[in-house]
Amino acid sequence: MLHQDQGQLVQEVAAGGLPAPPSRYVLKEEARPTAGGVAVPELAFPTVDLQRLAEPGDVEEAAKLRSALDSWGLFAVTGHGVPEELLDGILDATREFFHRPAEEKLEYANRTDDGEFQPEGYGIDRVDTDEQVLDWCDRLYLTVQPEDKRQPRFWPPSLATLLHEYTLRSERVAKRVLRAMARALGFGEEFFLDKVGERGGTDARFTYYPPCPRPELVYGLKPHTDNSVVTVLLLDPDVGGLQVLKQDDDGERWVDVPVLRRHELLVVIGDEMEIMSNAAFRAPTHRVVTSNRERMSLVMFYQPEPHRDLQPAEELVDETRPAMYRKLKAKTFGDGFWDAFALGERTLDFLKVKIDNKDAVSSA
Ligand SMILES: O=C(O)CCC(=O)C(=O)O
Ligand SMILES: [Fe+2]
Repeated sequence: MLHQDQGQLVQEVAAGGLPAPPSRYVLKEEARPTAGGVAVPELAFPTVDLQRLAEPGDVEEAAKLRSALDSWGLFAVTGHGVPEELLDGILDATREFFHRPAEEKLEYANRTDDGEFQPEGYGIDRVDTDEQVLDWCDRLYLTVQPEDKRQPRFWPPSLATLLHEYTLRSERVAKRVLRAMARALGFGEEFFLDKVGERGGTDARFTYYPPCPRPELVYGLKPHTDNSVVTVLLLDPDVGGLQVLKQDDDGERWVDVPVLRRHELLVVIGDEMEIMSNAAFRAPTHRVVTSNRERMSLVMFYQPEPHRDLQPAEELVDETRPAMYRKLKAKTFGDGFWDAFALGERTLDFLKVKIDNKDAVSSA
C-alpha cells in the first residue's frame, strides 16, 4: 500500500511559499538541528590526494588517510582523475533536471507499473507511517552497476550519458580508496575488492534540497550511516549542509563538513566496510541540514555482490578482538537498510548485526 504522503514532492511544498514547513517535516524539539554544527577551520578537515596515495612509497599521504579514517570516517579527495568538465557537466544537468516542471520529472517516478513504491526513480524516500518525520528533499535514485541491472525507464536522457561516464570514473575513485585502505591494514591491495566481488552493486542518488523557510525545524536528510562499503559524493559547490557526528574526548557533536573546493570529491566509509573490517574502520553518522538556498548532491554507493557473505574478515578477528558483527548476506543487509532508514534507525541495529561480546565470551 502506498502511503498517502508518498506523492508529495518537497519541491512543490517549498514552492508554495509557506512561512514554515508543514508538520509532516517538523522534528520533535530534541531532534532539531537548532544548536547547529560546529564549524571546523577548513584546515582541520582532512583532504587526501589519491594520486599520491597510489604510490606505495608515499608514507605521508598514507598516514593522512589513516588519520582521516580514524578520526572522521570521511575525507575530501583531490588527484582523483575525474575530468573537471564531467563534474561541472553532471552538476549542471542535475540542477536542470530538478528545475523541470513536476510532470516531466514524474515520468521517472519511483513507482512500479502497479503504482506501488519502489526505490528506483524520482520522488521522495519511502513513507511507511504517519509518525515518520519526512526529510526536506526529493531525489532521483538509480542502480548504475552492474550495467545489466540498469532500468533505463528511470533514466532521464539528459543525465544518461553523463551518469554512465561518471559511474566509470567514480568507480575508479572508490577502488583506489579501497586499495589504499587495504594497504593501511597491511594487506594486499585487492583485500577488500576481492570481498566486494567483480559484480558489486552501485546505486546513484541525486538529491535536491529545496530552500527551506525554517531550516532549524527540519532535516534535509536524517542522521544515518551509508549502505555501502564506501560512498563517493559530489557535493554542491556553493551551499553547505552536510554534518558529521564526530566523537572526541568531550563526547560527540555535530560538525559541519565545509563546502569543498570546486572539483573535490568526498569519500565516506559505509556500514559494509565497518562490518568487513571488524570496526577497524567505522562508518560515520551524518545528516544534512537545510538553509534558505537550494542544494544538490550526487552520491554513489559501492556495495558488495548481493549473494556475498558480509562478515568481519578472519584476518581481523582474534581473541583480543572477537568478531563484532554476525555474518549475513550482503543483500539482506541492503534490503534492511530501507526498513531501518524509514524508522530513522541504523541498519546494524535494526538487523541486530552487532554481537554482544561479553555474552559470547562468557557462554563460550
Ligand atoms: O547531500 C549530502 O551532502 C549527503 C547525502 C547523503 O548522505 C546520502 O545521500 O547518503
Ligand atoms: Fe549518506
